[in-house]
Amino acid sequence: MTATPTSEIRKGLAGVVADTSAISKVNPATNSLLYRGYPVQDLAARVSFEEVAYLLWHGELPTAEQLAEQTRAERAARTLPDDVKAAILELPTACHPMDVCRTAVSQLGAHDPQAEDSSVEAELAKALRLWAVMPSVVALDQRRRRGELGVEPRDDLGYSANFLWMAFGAEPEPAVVKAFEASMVLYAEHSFNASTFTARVITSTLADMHSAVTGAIGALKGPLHGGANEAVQETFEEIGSADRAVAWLEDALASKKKIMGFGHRVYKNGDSRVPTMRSVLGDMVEHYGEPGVLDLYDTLEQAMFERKNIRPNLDYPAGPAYHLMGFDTNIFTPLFVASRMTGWTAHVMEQRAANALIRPVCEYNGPEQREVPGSAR
Ligand SMILES: CC(=O)SCCNC(=O)CCNC(=O)[C@H](O)C(C)(C)COP(=O)(O)OP(=O)(O)OC[C@H]1O[C@@H](n2cnc3c(N)ncnc32)[C@H](O)[C@@H]1OP(=O)(O)O
Ligand SMILES: O=C([O-])CC(=O)C(=O)O
Repeated sequence: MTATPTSEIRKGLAGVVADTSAISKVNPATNSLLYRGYPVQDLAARVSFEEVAYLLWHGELPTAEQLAEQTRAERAARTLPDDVKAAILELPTACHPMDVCRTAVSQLGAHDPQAEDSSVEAELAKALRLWAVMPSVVALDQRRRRGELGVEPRDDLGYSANFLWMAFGAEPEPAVVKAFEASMVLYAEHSFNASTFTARVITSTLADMHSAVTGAIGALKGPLHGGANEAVQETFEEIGSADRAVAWLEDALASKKKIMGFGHRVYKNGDSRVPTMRSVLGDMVEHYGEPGVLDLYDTLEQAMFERKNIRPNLDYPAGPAYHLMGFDTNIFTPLFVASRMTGWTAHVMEQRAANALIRPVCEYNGPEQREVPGSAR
């Protein structure tokens, strides 16, 4: 028997204001996104991902000295400890690369001498180390799956150029670095999304930063969240070309399929980041001479809008852009991890600074109290 709820149930916590945050502002009314007050599209156009990381953690863009100090620390922390590297190489290649990220972060926590130190200085240092080392995890994983040897980081390259260098073992082209860098900026932070909220829930128990990030990676893996960028690429490969998009969509909608890369819990009239990432995809299409990708992109977007009035989210342009850059599809969500590491860790610090245990209540709808069968022992 199902009891009638006596209080309002907000399934999925939709529309629930759970706390305040000064890190980013998502405004669905204006389709805008601010990081610490700065429009994300302007940050993507004018500053580096390293500057955005600093901004998210400290609240202000860095001075030249502050950036130089952070850069020095980041470049010094890019290399994986030998046993974490060895553990990655031993994981089955049948597992998803997100499992590798999750396992690596958990293991890095066990190695971190400051793991249990939650002072502001230690938390900032751990955030920086986690962010700095993620390209080594993701690139090594892609390479081992391709049967290639790992590539050591280069400390003469910025974050994005080094990431591409480690992933592909070749000097990255400036146009590709620029596109990848923009994607890192756009993916960095998005308020109380499911993975960030997971990190805050874990932090609220006063657990350590690595535990919070490990949980966040698990939450990001699902196709309703970060996993959608991979699913978009799979959709594009299944459809094949623009002339097949409308028929494919009609079939998919008739069988009640969710179309990956479309829709959003907060934005109902378009994701603030899509125009910038669509332009980045356009640059990659031109760079690699693959106009068919954009034809398919635009045709599916238009058809989805006409049939469902639903617009794309950031994962829709990001998936095919990462494909054109040469990443394997199952590495796309780990790329999101590397970027969102900045936002997650900023939220961990914000949660800890004004903590309250996150513990909602539910309306019980199971059986009423009843007797346990059998006689007393
Ligand atoms: C970076 C990111 O994490 S962005 C999100 C990435 N995720 C995806 O792209 C997965 C595909 N999208 C979705 O599943 C959803 O739009 C979500 C999970 C992102 C948001 O979901 P919610 O806010 O819970 O909206 P909900 O799922 O209730 O959708 C409302 C209506 O729109 C429909 N709808 C929403 N998104 C889609 C979609 N992608 N394809 C088809 N229908 C959709 C739903 O079926 C529902 O229709 P109904 O009212 O007739 O039942
Ligand atoms: O905000 C959300 O629910 C999902 C999202 O777009 C993100 O995390 O970037």
